[in-house]
Amino acid sequence: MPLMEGRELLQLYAAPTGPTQALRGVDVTVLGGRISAITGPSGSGKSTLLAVLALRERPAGGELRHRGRLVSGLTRRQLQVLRRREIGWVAQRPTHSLFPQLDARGQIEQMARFRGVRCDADATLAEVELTDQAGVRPAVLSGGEQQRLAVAAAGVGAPALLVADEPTAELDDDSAALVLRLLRARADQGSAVVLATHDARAIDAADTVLRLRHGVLSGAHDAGQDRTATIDGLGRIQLPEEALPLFPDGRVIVTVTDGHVELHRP
Ligand SMILES: Nc1ncnc2c1ncn2[C@@H]1O[C@H](COP(=O)(O)OP(=O)(O)OP(=O)(O)O)[C@@H](O)[C@H]1O
Repeated sequence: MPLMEGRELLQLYAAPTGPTQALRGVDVTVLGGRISAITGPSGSGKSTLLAVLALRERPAGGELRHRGRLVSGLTRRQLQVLRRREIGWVAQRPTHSLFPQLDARGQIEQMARFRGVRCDADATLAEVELTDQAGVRPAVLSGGEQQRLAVAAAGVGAPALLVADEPTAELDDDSAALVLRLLRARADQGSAVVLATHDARAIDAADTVLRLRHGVLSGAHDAGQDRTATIDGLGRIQLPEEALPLFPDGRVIVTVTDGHVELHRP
């Protein structure tokens, strides 16, 4: 069963010119053990979809299920418990998901208490190369260190859902690699990891890529699906679904030239 399943999700925000439709009927399925990247232009609804999936905002319409159970039937208290125990959240500005008064080790320990899990704070900090910063508060850390700490803290105990908004956008390659490695490690432990990102490094690291445009899902594919397809023992290949309308009568002219195969409508 999927961890989260959204059908026809709708989200509206008040704006001076009338309501903005940030999500306009999005279907999405989130599975444990996978990294899903949500991409799309600025304003396309990525952060909104993350907030809805992370149970931080109630959708204005549509159906959202958590482990098959309708989220709209949960009380505020039940939602709060779910968020604390099961959902890791990394805000677009990492300091927004850190406790300002706690040092780096304290962030990890506090998160472990929230989740009711045991966690080796020093080992967790070592995963993102913050061993030397264990006693330092967020305000004193660099932007890259804050981001690495926020991701490490959100991932404590491999929560069922780990959501991060642009977690690598401001990072150099070394820090981005540490963050992506930690996210992969949590996915391998069972977390469903969902990112909003423009960053090719994060998109490459994802198992599934969802593309949003104007609050609508304009495409989704599993990593590599657009690059490789299987040719079976009889030489048959399955075309991607979006190619099928090009050949409405189910017939195709195949030409092989210069190492390329081309398909044309008869
Ligand atoms: N709290 C809010 N109040 C009013 N409008 C909002 C609010 N949050 C988002 N919006 C609007 O909803 C739309 C989608 O915004 P969202 O932040 O989800 O997009 P995004 O794809 O994450 O953009 P970016 O890449 O710039 O972060 C935009 O038109 C935005 O202006």
